[in-house]
Amino acid sequence: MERNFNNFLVKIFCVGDDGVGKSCVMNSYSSSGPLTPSLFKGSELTWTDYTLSVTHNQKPLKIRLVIGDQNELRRIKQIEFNDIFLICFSVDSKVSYDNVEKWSTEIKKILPTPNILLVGTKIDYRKEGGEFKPSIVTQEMGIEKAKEINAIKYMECSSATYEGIKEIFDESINIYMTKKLYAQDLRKKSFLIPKKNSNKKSCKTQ
Ligand SMILES: Nc1nc2c(ncn2[C@@H]2O[C@H](COP(=O)(O)OP(=O)(O)OP(=O)(O)O)[C@@H](O)[C@H]2O)c(=O)[nH]1
Repeated sequence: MERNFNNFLVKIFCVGDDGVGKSCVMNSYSSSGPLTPSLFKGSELTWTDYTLSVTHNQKPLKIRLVIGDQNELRRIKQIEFNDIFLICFSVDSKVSYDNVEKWSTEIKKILPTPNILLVGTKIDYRKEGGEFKPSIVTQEMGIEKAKEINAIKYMECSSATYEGIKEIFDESINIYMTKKLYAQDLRKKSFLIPKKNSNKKSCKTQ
């Protein structure tokens, strides 16, 4: 039977330290390209909760993008097991990298086994002058941190160049879909299994 994907709402929560580029990541994705100079400077980054329609593998879907802190997460009442959490740090900020664990702990207070993608932002900084900055967080460090916090994956991006942005959201949608469809199939199967209790009851009454 054809599934109705129009009813699917992929919720993606984006958290991380101030200034790591959360709004830019979300805006870059929702505008399908590198940010224009005005958006990039942050002057028009106004929304924190936004729903958009996308096509994924030829299926229409709705995505709700939420940017915020732990208060924002608590405000959203219906957090579900298949929602996606992007924990962002900036690759030019060791402090934001060190704070990833704090964000992971906050999320786990709300949902014990969340779907986390760890996202290293602003990777265009790495290529500045063709040289690595000494304080920069490397890809290996990102992978290591993702393992430490039990994230599904470590991914990197730049809102300045759009590099890696679409991939992060494609991956988020894939994780959501896999979990949602699996849960739906399990529910269907459970209807097909005869209940043991009902058998016992009929024996007693005979
Ligand atoms: N070079 C570079 N700078 C970026 C990138 N993304 C964001 N920035 C810069 O970082 C600043 C902060 O980005 P925001 O998206 O506002 O960061 P935020 O995490 O939403 O910040 P808060 O709203 O304070 O939580 C922006 O004004 C941009 O100038 C990027 O990919 N590359």
